[in-house]
Amino acid sequence: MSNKLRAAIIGATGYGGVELIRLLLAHPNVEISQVISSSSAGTPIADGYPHLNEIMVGTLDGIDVEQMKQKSDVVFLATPHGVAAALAPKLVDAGLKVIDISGDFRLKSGEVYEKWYKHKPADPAYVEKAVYGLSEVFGEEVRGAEFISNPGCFPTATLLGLIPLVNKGWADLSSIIIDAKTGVSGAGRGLSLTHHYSEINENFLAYKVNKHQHTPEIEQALGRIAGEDVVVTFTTHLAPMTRGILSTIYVKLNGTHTEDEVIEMYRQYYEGRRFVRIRAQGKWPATKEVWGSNYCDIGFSLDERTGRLTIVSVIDNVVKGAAGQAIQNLNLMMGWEETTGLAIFTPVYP
Ligand SMILES: NC(=O)C1=CN([C@@H]2O[C@H](COP(=O)(O)OP(=O)(O)OC[C@H]3O[C@@H](n4cnc5c(N)ncnc54)[C@H](OP(=O)(O)O)[C@@H]3O)[C@@H](O)[C@H]2O)C=CC1
Ligand SMILES: CC(=O)N[C@@H](CCC(=O)OP(=O)(O)O)C(=O)O
Repeated sequence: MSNKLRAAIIGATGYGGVELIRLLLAHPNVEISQVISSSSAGTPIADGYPHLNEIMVGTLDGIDVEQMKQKSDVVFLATPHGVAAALAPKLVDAGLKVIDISGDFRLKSGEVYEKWYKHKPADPAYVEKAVYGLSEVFGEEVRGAEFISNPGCFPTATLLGLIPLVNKGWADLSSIIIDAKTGVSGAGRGLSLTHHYSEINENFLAYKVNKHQHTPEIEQALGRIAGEDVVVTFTTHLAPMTRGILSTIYVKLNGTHTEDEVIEMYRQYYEGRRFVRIRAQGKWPATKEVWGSNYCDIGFSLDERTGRLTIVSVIDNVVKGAAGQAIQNLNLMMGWEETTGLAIFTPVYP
């Protein structure tokens, strides 16, 4: 019998789920024990994803907590908002390790969750239990945790780009503007008019302006670091590409600091954290430079005329923004090296 950790994926037929399959197939300590679907139980996963033919010969199971308890040790939830709120507590109570990549357990206030997500919030006792898995920042809490709430894709890129500055007290907290762009896969595999080829090809648009559900998540994490309430202006844009997030952050500095000092401070903050790469002066990261990998690359420019720092942070939304970060969290939960099974994914170029 294999002594690998047995992983189940609920929502395996979606983009987050199928990316978990791709990455977990390369993980030396994990075997995929179940791929689970609420709508296609009994059919092979490769029916919907022919690229998995002869690579992943799995048949989809239905959602059955007792069965998961028998067949799996850890469950990834890659389901639409609202599903994990009801399901994750049952999995936690069954003694399973749980990693939720939806937004259901990220916000500590049920009222704030309901306002931004328009869903009924999860039981507060379980929201309290869920550890926010931004591991480069809150890694000590992630180590050994049993229940992880994986950060959102935009918050991952944005927070990794901002937190060292806020932590150091160098950011004027009243001045933060975040201008973020995403590829279409961020919206999942479901069909919609906005994501229809002829609507998004040769197009570029802002959406959910001042209404994006990731706004309170960014504010909550920055508030924890700053020790005071922080509000931000956050605008999301849809770009005609499949994968990638590029978050451009504008912030005024407190005090006088040079660009070199900023870069050195970020390098120290992320020292030893393999997946965050700080660019040298004048070197801007692009989404293609992290495509298919778990890296977050960050570049800077300080405008001495305005006293404003521009930070550009890029990730692959499906990897570092979802499945890759979830596996990084699993590694820390299990006491493994955080790069296990992930470092082999060099960005795909061109
Ligand atoms: N795509 C991305 O870049 C990112 C996504 N996320 C989050 O991850 C989650 C999944 O996103 P994504 O994979 O893109 O979405 P998809 O729409 O591609 O997939 C979601 C899957 O959930 C399953 N599902 C739908 N309804 C239910 C239900 N009632 N109960 C159980 N399962 C259900 C569906 O599979 P089936 O019908 O087979 O059950 C579907 O394939 C979302 O919460 C999303 O916000 C987070 C970060 C980044
Ligand atoms: C293109 C697109 O629509 N992207 C989604 C990204 C949200 C997402 O992926 O979900 P989480 O909230 O779980 O991170 C959006 O902007 O709502």
